[in-house]
Amino acid sequence: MATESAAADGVPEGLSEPPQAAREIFGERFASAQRYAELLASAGVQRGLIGPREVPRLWDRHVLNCAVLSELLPQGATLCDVGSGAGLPGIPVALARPDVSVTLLEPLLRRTTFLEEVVRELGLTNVTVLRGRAEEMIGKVSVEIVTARAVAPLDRLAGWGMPLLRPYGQMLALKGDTAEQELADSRAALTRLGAVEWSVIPVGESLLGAATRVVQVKAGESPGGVKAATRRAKAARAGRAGGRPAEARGTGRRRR
Ligand SMILES: C[S@@+](CC[C@H](N)C(=O)[O-])C[C@H]1O[C@@H](n2cnc3c(N)ncnc32)[C@H](O)[C@@H]1O
Repeated sequence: MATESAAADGVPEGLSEPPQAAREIFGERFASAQRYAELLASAGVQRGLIGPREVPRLWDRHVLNCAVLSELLPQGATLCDVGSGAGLPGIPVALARPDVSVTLLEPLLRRTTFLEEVVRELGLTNVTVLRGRAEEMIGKVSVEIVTARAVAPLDRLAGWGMPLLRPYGQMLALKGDTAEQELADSRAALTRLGAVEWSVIPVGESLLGAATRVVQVKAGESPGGVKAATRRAKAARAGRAGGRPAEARGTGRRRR
């Protein structure tokens, strides 16, 4: 529970004290994680990126619940967080794992503006913010790990995320109680998209008391399937012909 003195010290009203697990997960970057929670609870709420009712449970349900994903990441991995919103799970993962290079992919300007401010304020040198939709990034983003939380049902998410993977990469989707059912419903789509193995992995139980349920989808040699491979090859040819990177191109009309 937030105390009056904490509020007077500049901690946003309603934001709880960080649990002990936060110190263990974030180590040297604990103070940055604390600042991120404060930014979510203040500017994040004011700008409509986080619901006010989420503030008392920001640590458990959002920041730490996302950070424990880092248990599954190989050393020095490249990662794209699709539909990052206010930076979840990408920013907690980047704070917990400075060795991992994180791209926060998000189409809405209001959200990328917030993300850029957070990255600047926290000095996150391992994070890049990229504005756009996942489907526009085939051949432009190529990573070992794609993460996502609360973006789309698994079959649609796989259609967006798998084509961004390198061969033998993996998609990690935070899915909660629907994990098994979504996997069962998505088998055909996953196979078509070049997945060779999938499972539900509980993470973080020893630190948080309750496990975060992660759907892990491993890609084979051609993630995203034949269509994605063709689009990757086209994008590579366009790149060689002097095409500009996605960030530099006009993006047409968008919701803000
Ligand atoms: C419900 S929010 C979840 C945000 C964040 N992942 C979280 O867990 O708090 C879904 C996000 O996905 C983004 N999104 C929707 N369609 C997308 C697409 N095709 N490619 C990338 N992001 C997308 C939205 O702009 C939005 O920020």
